[in-house]
Amino acid sequence: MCTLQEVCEELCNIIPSSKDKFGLSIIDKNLLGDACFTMLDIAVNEFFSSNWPRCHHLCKVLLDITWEHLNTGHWKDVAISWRYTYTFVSLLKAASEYALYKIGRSYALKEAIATCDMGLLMGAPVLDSILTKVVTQLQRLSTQTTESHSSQNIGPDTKCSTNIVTQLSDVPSLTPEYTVDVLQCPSLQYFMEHHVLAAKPVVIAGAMEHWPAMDLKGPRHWSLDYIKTTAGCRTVPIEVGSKYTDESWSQKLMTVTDFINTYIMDPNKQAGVGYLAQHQLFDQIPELLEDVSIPSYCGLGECADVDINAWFGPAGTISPLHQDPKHNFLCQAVGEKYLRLYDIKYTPQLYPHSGYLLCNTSAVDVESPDQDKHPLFSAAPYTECILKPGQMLYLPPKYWHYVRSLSVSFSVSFWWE
Ligand SMILES: O=C(O)CCC(=O)C(=O)O
Ligand SMILES: [Fe+2]
Repeated sequence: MCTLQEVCEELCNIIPSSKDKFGLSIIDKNLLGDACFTMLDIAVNEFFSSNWPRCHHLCKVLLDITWEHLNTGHWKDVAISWRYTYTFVSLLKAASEYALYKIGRSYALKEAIATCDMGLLMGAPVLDSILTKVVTQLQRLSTQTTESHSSQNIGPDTKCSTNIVTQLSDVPSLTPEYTVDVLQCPSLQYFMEHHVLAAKPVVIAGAMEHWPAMDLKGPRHWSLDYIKTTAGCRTVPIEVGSKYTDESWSQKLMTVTDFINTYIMDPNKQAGVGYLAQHQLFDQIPELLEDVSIPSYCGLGECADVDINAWFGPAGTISPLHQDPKHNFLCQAVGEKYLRLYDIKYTPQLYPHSGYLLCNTSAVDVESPDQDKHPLFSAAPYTECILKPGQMLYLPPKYWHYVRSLSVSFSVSFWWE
């Protein structure tokens, strides 16, 4: 029988070489229970004995059991040991799929990649973020395989044809007195005094020109081809429905390529509006981090912790009026978005939902308010803007914002404290 080293040479530098280096001790055995922990222990033994079909089978059973625990009660109350378990089992399953793929016994690379992504989405990092390393390597191997098999390599000249079409639709007319100021690369000190300390939003232009994602002629420009090549086979969460406060709103997991084909390219919008919203895509695919740059204004140059989220979708995505706890730079890389902003002092006129989960979201339909239900809303003063590619909007903590995309759009938000 082949050993892991022989079959999975490409993963050997990443995956521990023996069971004792596997680090299962971070899992609380009592919490998992004897039966479950023993099954996990056997799966690891089978893996290191190169019995991949058996390991794979046990992993499927274990993932089902763990899934139940991850989906019971509130996410924040799920014990971390269940999330560690989900990660370990996803790692074993993905590596077994890769081994079985290598010896020609079913499974494709894309299945191993999808297994890793599920682990990344639902689990908690173990062994120095091993799943991110494994999936990055699998994706590299997958790209090499596709490139060597494909007669239609994506070269620079085929790229233009799939630059993202950003035709605008339903563009609102702005009232000049209400529009947010636009500044061309202000100094840090000016930004600090007039916007951070004054808690006043501002649009900054000219500060994203060095982003590889924005460089039309560069190899990392965010065309659809580029996004498909870099992220196409990766599984991401998609919000389906016009806005998250609607009854019919749901979330599903799909690959970036399926998302683009179904929700970005289909002009008839038969599938409704799909939105890759508030997703930590740059943690999942660190390669994409090279395409963007943390604004130097974040943390006023001394960047502390920054949460980076991707917002990628067609025209017509709506983020209802809401507030977030941190400072934010919403950076527009592709397409345009309409934003309506309300100062925190007008909160009583914005009708926040009652209840813990939605208390930071207004019940008002901003562009078509119901005068009877929300009579105070229309008198609430606001500012607004259309954010264009290359512009970033600064939002102070808790500043209310409503966002509607006017075209296919890709924004990156940077939340900082
Ligand atoms: O772009 C959007 O749809 C919403 C962005 C947002 O709410 C944020 O960055 O906090
Ligand atoms: Fe927000």
